[in-house]
Amino acid sequence: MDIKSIFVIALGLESWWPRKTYYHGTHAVIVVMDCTDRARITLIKDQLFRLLRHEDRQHFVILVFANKQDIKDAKTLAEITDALSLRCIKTHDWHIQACVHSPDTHCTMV
Ligand SMILES: Nc1nc2c(ncn2[C@@H]2O[C@H](COP(=O)(O)OP(=O)(O)OP(=O)(O)O)[C@@H](O)[C@H]2O)c(=O)[nH]1
Repeated sequence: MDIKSIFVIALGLESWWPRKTYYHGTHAVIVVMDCTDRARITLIKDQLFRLLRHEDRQHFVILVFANKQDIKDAKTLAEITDALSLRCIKTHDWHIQACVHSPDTHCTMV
């Protein structure tokens, strides 16, 4: 796949969504989850499903980075998969990847 455009979900970004030029032609959506932040999971799920419902965004793939997996009370991959209802997504390919960010390595897959 020739990926030309990636859309990253971050809290607060929804104010940009009405601007069609911002996401037009998006090929991949990356969701970066803070797995220790239980309060925001529902909000992120809502944002993701809002994107999925949008008629202009039919052909992107979804990559969820489950970050902060080194922290003891972080939600596991299975818990994040359930909390985001990823298995309900039948119209788009998706993948969830555990990772840890550190200033030295920037991002380590675990
Ligand atoms: N242990 C650990 N710390 C991390 C990881 N990723 C980020 N941090 C640290 O967590 C702190 C907050 O970083 P983030 O959660 O990315 O910051 P943020 O999303 O802008 O902050 P909030 O919006 O307030 O949650 C920083 O000190 C980061 O270095 C990780 O995978 N593991």
